[in-house]
Amino acid sequence: MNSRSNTFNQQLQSAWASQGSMLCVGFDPDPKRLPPSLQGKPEGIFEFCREIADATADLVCAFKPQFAYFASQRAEVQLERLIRHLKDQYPHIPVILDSKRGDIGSTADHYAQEAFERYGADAVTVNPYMGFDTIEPYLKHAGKGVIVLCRTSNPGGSDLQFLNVNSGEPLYLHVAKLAAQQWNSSGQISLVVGATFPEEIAKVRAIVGDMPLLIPGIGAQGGDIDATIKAGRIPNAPGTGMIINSSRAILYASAGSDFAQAARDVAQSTRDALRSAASK
Ligand SMILES: O=c1ccn([C@@H]2O[C@H](COP(=O)(O)O)[C@@H](O)[C@H]2O)c(=O)[nH]1
Repeated sequence: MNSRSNTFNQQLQSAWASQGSMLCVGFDPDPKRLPPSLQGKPEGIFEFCREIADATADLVCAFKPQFAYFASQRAEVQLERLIRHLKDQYPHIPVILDSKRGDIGSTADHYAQEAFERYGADAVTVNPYMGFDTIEPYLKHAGKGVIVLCRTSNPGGSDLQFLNVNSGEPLYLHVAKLAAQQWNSSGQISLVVGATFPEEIAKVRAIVGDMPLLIPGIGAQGGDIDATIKAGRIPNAPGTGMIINSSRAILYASAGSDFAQAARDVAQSTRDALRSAASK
């Protein structure tokens, strides 16, 4: 990282302002759902994601490829190519690699190299379950974003994240405090909080101040946009503070040859709904 203006947080601040959007388009390319013209093609996954990226780039504050969808298809080289395309064509839009890594420090060193050096991502999602020494290797990559799972969007997240620790405080709030205080001396940390749990978004926001929140769960998972924005907003800074992801609802808006235009239409209406909620 050469200058502070290139940090993930700076990129995000610029993208919120210049794009006027808190929408993040997620790339979860399921081979069974690609349009017929791309199914079975050697670079079909890359072509699908590239067309959607090109159709939506003016509508987003971030892109988020989900690692498993590429790795399961032996398509890591297509992921590298996609991120290179995003960085070349849209250098002002940060790229979050969603790989939810978590392992002992010596291994985490390699996961960090994978995300930031091999793939060239600006930020990566990580699992805090194994503690701070497993997060530190990512923080050694100055300026890169480290996005820690806090209150995930899935129903089963409550199995552990709602367990009471520290005199009745739920685990996810304990994670929010660690992330905002002890762990964040370099300012690189953000949190994942699901749109499916707006009450919890509000509790996390109250703890973490203006820390960016990655919020998946609108669209296919049914999270409510108005409730999400109300819960996650930063007072006096509307239109900032949240990276609100939608993947399947945008990617698979049409199963036909018009998939990129259909993706754009859904991305635009989602961006507009986020904007309108933020202006209330
Ligand atoms: O708590 C979490 C953390 C990550 N995700 C990821 O976000 C997208 C959501 O996809 P949709 O199609 O918009 O539901 C996906 O890549 C998940 O792995 C999440 O959903 N919840």
